[in-house]
Amino acid sequence: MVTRTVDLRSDTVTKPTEAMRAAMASAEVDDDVLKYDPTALRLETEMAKIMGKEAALFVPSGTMGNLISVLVHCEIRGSEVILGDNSHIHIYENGGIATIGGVHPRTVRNNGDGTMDLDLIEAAIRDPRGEIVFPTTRLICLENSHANCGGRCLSVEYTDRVGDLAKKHGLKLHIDGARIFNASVALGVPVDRLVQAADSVSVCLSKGLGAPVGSVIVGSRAFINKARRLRKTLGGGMRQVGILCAAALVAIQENIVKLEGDHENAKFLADGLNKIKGLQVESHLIETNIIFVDIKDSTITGEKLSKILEEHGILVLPESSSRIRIVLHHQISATDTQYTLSCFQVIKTKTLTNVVCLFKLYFSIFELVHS
Ligand SMILES: Cc1ncc(COP(=O)(O)O)c(C=O)c1O
Ligand SMILES: C[C@@H](O)[C@H](N)C(=O)O
Repeated sequence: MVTRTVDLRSDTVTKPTEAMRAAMASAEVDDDVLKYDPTALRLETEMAKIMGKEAALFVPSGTMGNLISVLVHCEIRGSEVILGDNSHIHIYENGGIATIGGVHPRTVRNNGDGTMDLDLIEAAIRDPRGEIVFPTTRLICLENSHANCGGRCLSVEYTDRVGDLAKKHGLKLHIDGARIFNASVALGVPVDRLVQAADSVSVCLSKGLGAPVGSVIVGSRAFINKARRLRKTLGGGMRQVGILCAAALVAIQENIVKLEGDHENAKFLADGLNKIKGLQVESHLIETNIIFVDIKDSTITGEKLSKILEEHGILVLPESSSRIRIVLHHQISATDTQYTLSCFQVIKTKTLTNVVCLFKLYFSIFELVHS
């Protein structure tokens, strides 16, 4: 019987803390569509200040934050956005920019570190002389940190150079900043400096910051005014949203400082997993809270490994038949991380047939020692 759960599926799985629940219960609220919810206004003011932008807008999800941002920048029919072929916007958002927004995606290969080569970005920009046949490039999107590239961080120098390229061609720059605070902490660069070159950023409150719901878009006042209207069009205008924003304000106060610990836990776990025969982790490349574990042992698949781990309370997501993903967050302790590593070690040192009884033995000893 599992008495301990170590949930490493994602940093989206965190549960609101007692402080967040208390703040939600006592939140001052009003109608946010009418722009009267005081707690939403407080969060938006706070986030605009932190991110160094003129204004901010609370939205229900990161997907909607990216969708609204792209659609505002590309509001003219026939627009095209340049984005990474391994980016969240391109892969995990149901193609919303095209299916809902009519914006044409033009992908550029993501390098392993989450960047796109500047010369390839520039080559992807449509030549205005071909406007009779070409879509019109209006936007470049970056993702920082980059989820599918293992949480790698885009440097401020690289971001500034993409910003300069965008300006040179009269384009806008949007950053999918679902984990921008992870990048800021890992790089040691203040978050407002890291996104200085961007015209808009979508910041997830519900990832490493640990809020139960929501994201915030930041940008110019004119941009946010358009974003607010589009949010309503998409059904994202909510009424007493201060209940959610109150939790987000607690998350900002309490959890940014914990991100470094998440990264340390990720590094510890990655180093340990990489020492296990049959597993391969590029532990030297771990910068934030995401770990991809490649399985080199053909006797076990990603699905099988995640199933065995799940039977003992460790939740991970299989990425493919030979890869699993592990994501650290503030509700995973160093002890949880050590326990997780031990379980992997037990699985990999024994054949699968007798691992279950070993696990039970190990599990009860672990509980005894740690109770
Ligand atoms: C990099 C990135 N961008 C955007 C999103 C979308 O956020 P949400 O799940 O809140 O729609 C995610 C998902 O968690 C993400 O990992
Ligand atoms: C799966 C993906 O959409 C989500 N953003 C995550 O990282 O868990």
